[in-house]
Amino acid sequence: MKQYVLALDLGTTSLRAAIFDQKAKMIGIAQKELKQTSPQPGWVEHDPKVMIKDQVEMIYEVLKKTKVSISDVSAIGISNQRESVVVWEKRSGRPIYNCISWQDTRTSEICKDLKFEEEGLEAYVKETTGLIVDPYFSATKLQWILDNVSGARKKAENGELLFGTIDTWLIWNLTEGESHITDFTNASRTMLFNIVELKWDDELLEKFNIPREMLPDVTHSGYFFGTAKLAGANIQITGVAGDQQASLFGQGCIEPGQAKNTYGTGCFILMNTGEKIQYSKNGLLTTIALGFNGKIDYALEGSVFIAGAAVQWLRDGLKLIISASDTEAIAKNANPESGVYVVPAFAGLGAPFWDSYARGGMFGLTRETNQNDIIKATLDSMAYQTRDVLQAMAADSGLKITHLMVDGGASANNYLMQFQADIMGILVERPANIESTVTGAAYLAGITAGIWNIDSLMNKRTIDKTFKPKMDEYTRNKLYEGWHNAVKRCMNWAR
Ligand SMILES: Nc1ncnc2c1ncn2[C@@H]1O[C@H](COP(=O)(O)OP(=O)(O)O)[C@@H](O)[C@H]1O
Ligand SMILES: O=P(O)(O)OC[C@H](O)CO
Repeated sequence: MKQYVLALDLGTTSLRAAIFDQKAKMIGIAQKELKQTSPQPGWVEHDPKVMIKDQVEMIYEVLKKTKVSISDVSAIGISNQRESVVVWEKRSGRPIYNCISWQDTRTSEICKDLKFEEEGLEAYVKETTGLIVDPYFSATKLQWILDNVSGARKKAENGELLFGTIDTWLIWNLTEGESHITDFTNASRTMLFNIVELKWDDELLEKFNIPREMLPDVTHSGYFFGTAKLAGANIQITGVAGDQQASLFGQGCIEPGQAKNTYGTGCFILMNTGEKIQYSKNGLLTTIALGFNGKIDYALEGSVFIAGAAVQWLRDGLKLIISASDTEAIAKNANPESGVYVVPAFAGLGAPFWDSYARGGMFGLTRETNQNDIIKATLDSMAYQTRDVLQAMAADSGLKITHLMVDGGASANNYLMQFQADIMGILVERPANIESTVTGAAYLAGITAGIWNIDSLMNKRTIDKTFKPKMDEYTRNKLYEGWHNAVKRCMNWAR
């Protein structure tokens, strides 16, 4: 019997299924865009049933593409967009509300009031969860559903409802309701999980008024999560991690000080800090990097909410481009001295500013400004936001970051990667396989299922291209100063 591993990534913009062969080589991938809706400004939702239907469709598509039979798949690994919330009925499996996305800011006021009214809450949240009080995380989204969907709270208290982040929702569906479970990395993004004691935090459950009965079990990222039932086959799910932690692992960042940036819908920069919990003084999050092989590794994280999503806005909103990849040639040919800045604070600003009332803006426009300048400035904004986070990371960790590993859809953009190296003054390394998220999920599942061992996998990483900084220091600093002037003007806009 052949031993293939199926890895799933239920992301924000798109979902994927990939097959890895016995040598841990990805032999095929199927991908589909995931629809989002915005019923009101600042609200972002997905249809949870469509998420499952499309994910399963991609599983069958990749099996067909690679001509792998489902009975030859030995293990499944799952990675997923984090923080997003689904609540469903235990008996029927019917979601009682749409999936509220991590990008959704409807609970900004709840967070603002909590910070104001509950003295010591922010410090307590930081100490126990490593997070800051922000609508980004699951807690207030779950609270909102319980308070706004008719009859929800009562049903939850009666044990009739289940809560899950997207991994949990997917596992529950794949196992036909047998497993209600999550892993440490996903739990660490809910603002309800104590990352020191590794358990749901009773005090926070009380503060956010969340019934304990609706929460999933929590375990290591390499574990037996349940048996998926697909086309008559029973396949064990043996690896689960939030997408950013999966890509940290897939990039081989298993030693303290190693950092990666994933340029997807947002940018997520994570640095492994080993078994030591390091709290940030500079607006970063402390999170669980991985629970694996019996130990917990922690990470510092800078979450940037809008990155590749701004390129989608150029395509779908402004209709300036036909495809995301068009931006590379356009930016290369645009005027490097246009002085135009785009701050894509469409969903507020994440790390290191944490301002859910910030909104986007364009600055430095003149009569000469053309659409190419706007396209270039949109790409540049991803690099500036990454520098903001890396600077905070260096200050927090005391480590000098000399190079950054990159992955995710927008890391394919050579203009962006060169500008990234230039604006930070460090090396940017892009691996040959930029599908680090599914790779990380596959590695977790394959190692746990006993198909591969960690040492041989970590040696497999090959670099496609290293981008070296070419910009002089004066230009770098001048451009970066302009970025900060622009950011300042966007902050607190929607309050
Ligand atoms: N060549 C490119 N240049 C710039 N942005 C790109 C490019 N290719 C894809 N993107 C952007 O990257 C994002 C898709 O990356 P992906 O890693 O699939 O995201 P996610 O995991 O968040 O669904 C989209 O927002 C898209 O606009
Ligand atoms: O779907 P992605 O890849 O943009 O990742 C979303 C993050 O997990 C949100 O924290």
